[in-house]
Amino acid sequence: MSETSRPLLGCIADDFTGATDLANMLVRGGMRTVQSIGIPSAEVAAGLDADAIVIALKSRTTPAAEAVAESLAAMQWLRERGCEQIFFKYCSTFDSTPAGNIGQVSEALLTKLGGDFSIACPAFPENGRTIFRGHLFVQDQLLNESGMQSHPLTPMGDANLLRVLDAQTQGKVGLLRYDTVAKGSDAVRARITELRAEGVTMAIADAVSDADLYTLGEACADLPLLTGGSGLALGLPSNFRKAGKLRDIDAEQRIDIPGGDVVLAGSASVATNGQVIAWLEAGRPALRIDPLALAAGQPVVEQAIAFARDAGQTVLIYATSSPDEVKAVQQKLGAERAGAMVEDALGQIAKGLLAAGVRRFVVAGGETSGAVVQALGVQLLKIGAQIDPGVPATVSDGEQPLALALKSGNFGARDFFTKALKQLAGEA
Ligand SMILES: Nc1ncnc2c1ncn2[C@@H]1O[C@H](COP(=O)(O)OP(=O)(O)O)[C@@H](O)[C@H]1O
Ligand SMILES: O=C(O)[C@@H](O)C(=O)COP(=O)(O)O
Repeated sequence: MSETSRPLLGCIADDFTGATDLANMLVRGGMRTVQSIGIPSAEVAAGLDADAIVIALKSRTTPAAEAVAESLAAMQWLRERGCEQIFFKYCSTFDSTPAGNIGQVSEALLTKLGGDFSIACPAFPENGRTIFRGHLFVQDQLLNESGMQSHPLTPMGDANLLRVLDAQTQGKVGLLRYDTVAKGSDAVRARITELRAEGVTMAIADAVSDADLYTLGEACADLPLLTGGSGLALGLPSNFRKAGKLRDIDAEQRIDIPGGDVVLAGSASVATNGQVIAWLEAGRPALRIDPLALAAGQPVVEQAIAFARDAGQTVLIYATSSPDEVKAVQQKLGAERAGAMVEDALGQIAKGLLAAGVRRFVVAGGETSGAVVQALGVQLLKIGAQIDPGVPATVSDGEQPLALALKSGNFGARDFFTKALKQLAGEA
């Protein structure tokens, strides 16, 4: 337990899978961490006792002004609660559009905190995301050749993060280069002083290894705001530990929830496509949601609920499709409308299955997870053991706990669904 009942680190995540990814990292570092769906209600807040609080927003693709307002409100709540440092978590593939929201939200948080400098570092080497000379790689490919150029909502057409961030910010964007990071935290601190003197307010930080992320975490211990992927959080628990504010305890929740289970996939990302194919190849029951049938008003939700209820075994319900199929649907319905309809349908299916006794949900996709968790009425998640890098098992708080695995579209091995189902049932 920390010496004080006040949380140390306050985090704002721009989507729900991103929030569990960050919470997972902090728990692995020994911080007792909870994830709240939106700003905690007074009732939820009263029972909170954690070293880190992650507020999950669904703001990645909302208009920038809305994302800024929601993020500022979340930060105010975290600051009132006593958090010493604020972490803005976005995607390790820097998911955003030229219209935002990473830059706008970062600048607004920084201004409100009275800060004049922060870093932006989405690197997550354990999942193949590295940054070199300001360019983001996914495994061996530049971001814009990694499959992310075809994302349904936030297609990433440029791997140069300085350029991407510059389009979303008013202040000056700089680079904290790999060779400085390699020299250690004193060199990084010295470079930050120089960057500040040059008028830079946000610097893209190179990181090609976990060691770089530990260096950055240590060097940025005194910055009021950090922004990045979950990898940047690697070094933060040890900052608090060194300051005598954190004691080593087992921060992980045990998860073993009885009841039915289901897999819901609304991600069209490369990894999820592979996981759906693996499920189908194993001959396991699955039903595909057709966005055009939804748009035509067909009873898709009811059919899916009946299919899952009558199958007598765990089913996968998915909208996951190839980039070409997604494009064809988007041309007919519009990207936003198609996305919202699929998300809403999967949320309604989750709600229907909850009523039918399902208590364990494996969900693929960040926006999809947002829709499902909101439809299930979940308010607070406790974090269990990691299933695959970036994805922990979680359990919801409340009278009727649910076990959830909220998977980022591009995370997880091919057998993720099977592995996650086992872990949520307490069998792994
Ligand atoms: N077949 C499809 N056609 C059009 N949009 C789709 C299709 N399948 C999923 N989508 C939408 O694509 C978006 C995927 O986003 P998300 O759930 O965040 O996945 P990821 O984690 O891979 O980014 C969602 O809005 C989802 O509703
Ligand atoms: O940082 C990451 O890659 C993830 O934590 C994340 O944000 C996932 O976003 P989605 O791919 O939209 O699920």
